[in-house]
Amino acid sequence: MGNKVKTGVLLVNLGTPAAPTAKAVRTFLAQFLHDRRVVDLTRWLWCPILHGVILPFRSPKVAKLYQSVWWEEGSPLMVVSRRQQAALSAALQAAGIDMPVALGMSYGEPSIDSAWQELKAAGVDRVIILPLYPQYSVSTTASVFDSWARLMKQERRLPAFRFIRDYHDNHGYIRALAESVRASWQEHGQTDLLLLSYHGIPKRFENQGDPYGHQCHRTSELLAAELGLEPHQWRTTFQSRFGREEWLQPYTDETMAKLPAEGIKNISVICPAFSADCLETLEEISSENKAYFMESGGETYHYIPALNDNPEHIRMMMDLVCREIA
Ligand SMILES: C=CC1=C(C)c2cc3[nH]c(cc4nc(cc5[nH]c(cc1n2)c(C)c5CCC(=O)O)C(CCC(=O)O)=C4C)c(C)c3C=C
Ligand SMILES: [Fe+2]
Ligand SMILES: [Fe+2]
Repeated sequence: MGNKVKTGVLLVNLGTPAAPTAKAVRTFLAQFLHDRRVVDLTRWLWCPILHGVILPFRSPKVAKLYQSVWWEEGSPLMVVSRRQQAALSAALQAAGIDMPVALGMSYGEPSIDSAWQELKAAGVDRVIILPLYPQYSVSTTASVFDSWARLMKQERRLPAFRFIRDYHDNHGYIRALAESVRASWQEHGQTDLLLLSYHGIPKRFENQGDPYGHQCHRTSELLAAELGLEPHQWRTTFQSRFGREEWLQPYTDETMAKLPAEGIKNISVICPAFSADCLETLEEISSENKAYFMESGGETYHYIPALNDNPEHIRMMMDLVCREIA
């Protein structure tokens, strides 16, 4: 028997504050918003705005929003990510595959560094990096790659590695989304419209070559086809604008306020770019945007949860990982 290379999985997501307090949110935002992949303005211009305005004023405001969605066990994004890690690890084990699974976050704890140290301590010499962003964006996926490359600069012996860039059109992903939609319709009845709301990015990023928007539209088309929807039964929008420049359009909040006047009063909303529920789904979509819709004359509004640790989602992760070692 030859020496068998030990493979490990590095699951990555964005990260979240350690506590729903202004101080912890400030620490998180400071790290996040200093990333040049996220905000690419020249530092002469950006640092005074960030330190003088955004961190002091946004942190206490956003901390209140985090308080409104915080769970007993912690920040939803962290709790769900830990569950995903445990479920993927158990699924691999049940299939007789010896592959440790570590969790690293781009910002805050556990860091990507700590996740790599865990894998290294387990004897891993080949890493499959799975950023849990179905659609590639420079602001998310490329930033994960930067962190990995920075880490590898400190290593003399590099592990072999595979980087899963995106899975926006993966059939297991589309099927898992379709299952969630069907489950919601079964519980509440089918609505006039399925709104697919994705986290936005600045339009400028797309002009500079970021394929994110195109991948979002592709995911929507595939999901609509899987569900057999007619064009008037679904729509794609973009949420979570930040700053003053134009972001990908149409905007979710503006669409919500307009739909009832078009005669669309019953909607289901799904957020396919979020692999785990978080502030942007539980507060912005389930609460803030629901209010825009209802105040404008909407009647029923159902948020369809993220794929989180659904067995279908975990199976999809397992397929993505196993494809890399086949
Ligand atoms: C500053 C610009 C931002 C870009 C570009 C951006 C892209 C982007 N983000 C996600 C996923 C998530 N974002 C989340 C929170 C969040 N995002 C921004 C800003 C940008 N995001 C901020 C400032 C925040 C923090 C909250 C706030 O201050 O409003 C989260 C939730 C984290 C949580 O703790 O729950 C996720 C997830 C994607 C997928 C994306 C581009 C494709
Ligand atoms: Fe700074
Ligand atoms: Fe974001």
